Amino acid sequence: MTQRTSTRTPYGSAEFDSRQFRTAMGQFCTGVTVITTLGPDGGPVGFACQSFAALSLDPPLVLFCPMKTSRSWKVIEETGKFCVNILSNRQQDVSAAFGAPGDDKFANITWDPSPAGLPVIRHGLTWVECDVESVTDGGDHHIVIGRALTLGEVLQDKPLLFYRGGYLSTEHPRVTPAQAELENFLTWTGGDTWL
Ligand SMILES: Cc1cc2nc3c(=O)[nH]c(=O)nc-3n(C[C@H](O)[C@H](O)[C@H](O)COP(=O)(O)OP(=O)(O)OC[C@H]3O[C@@H](n4cnc5c(N)ncnc54)[C@H](O)[C@@H]3O)c2cc1C
Ligand SMILES: NC(=O)c1ccc[n+]([C@@H]2O[C@H](COP(=O)([O-])OP(=O)(O)OC[C@H]3O[C@@H](n4cnc5c(N)ncnc54)[C@H](O)[C@@H]3O)[C@@H](O)[C@H]2O)c1
Repeated sequence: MTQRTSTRTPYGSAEFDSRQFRTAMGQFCTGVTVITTLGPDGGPVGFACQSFAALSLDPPLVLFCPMKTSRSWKVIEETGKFCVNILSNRQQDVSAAFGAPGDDKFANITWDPSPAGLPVIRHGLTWVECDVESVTDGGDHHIVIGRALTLGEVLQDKPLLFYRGGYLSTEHPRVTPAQAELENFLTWTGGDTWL
């Protein structure tokens, strides 16, 4: 049986420290994105971001939370546009490159422009191009809400996962023969030969 531990460490008490908070938050497994934009000087910028979520379907909204000290955020704020690149499990190196301060995070990155010219990093699972809709205070972060404008194609690959401060991969859910048959039926483009 797994042993449970219970600690009461209210914020402000001597026992509460950021390491404890990170350890607790690290139990929540997320995907990894890289949020990019193109600066007014034409240079691409971006940062690794796990605080991303789909927010609303109608209208189609997403959110992400950059640190207030983020230099990438300053550029996104200026341009009012960003692109969310959802990483595949082949892109740990991409996450590492964009997850640490650096002056040229795009040095070894291949990308193509989205319809609005924003960086779409190659081999991601998909991407979403957005306009900044609103910005709310979130402690030492901003909570940025964006309106989705254009969606990229979806690549059939596994996601990159971030869990307990490290990377994980997962298998695709197994497709049962019955599900495969249903999928074939629903996507059949031939004539109605069975009638
Ligand atoms: C898997 C993963 C998920 C992450 N999720 C998030 C997230 O959800 N939100 C988030 O905000 N961050 C997140 N990060 C961290 C973020 O990607 C990094 O902090 C990244 O460097 C931010 O890039 P930036 O361009 O936004 O900011 P940067 O300009 O790189 O600045 C980041 C910090 O470094 C300082 N800094 C900048 N340049 C230097 C320098 N030359 N010397 C010393 N310090 C410097 C800045 O003042 C700032 O405090 C994540 C990282 C990883 C690996
Ligand atoms: N939201 C964020 O700003 C965020 C999220 C993840 C990682 N990071 C940064 O990326 C680097 C690598 O992280 P790690 O491997 O040491 O993992 P870690 O053990 O620091 O992170 C574990 C968990 O704590 C939370 N967290 C960490 N830093 C945070 C921050 N500044 N603000 C809010 N939540 C935070 C996240 O939920 C993360 O999954 C660190 O510098 C970390 O600060 C930042």
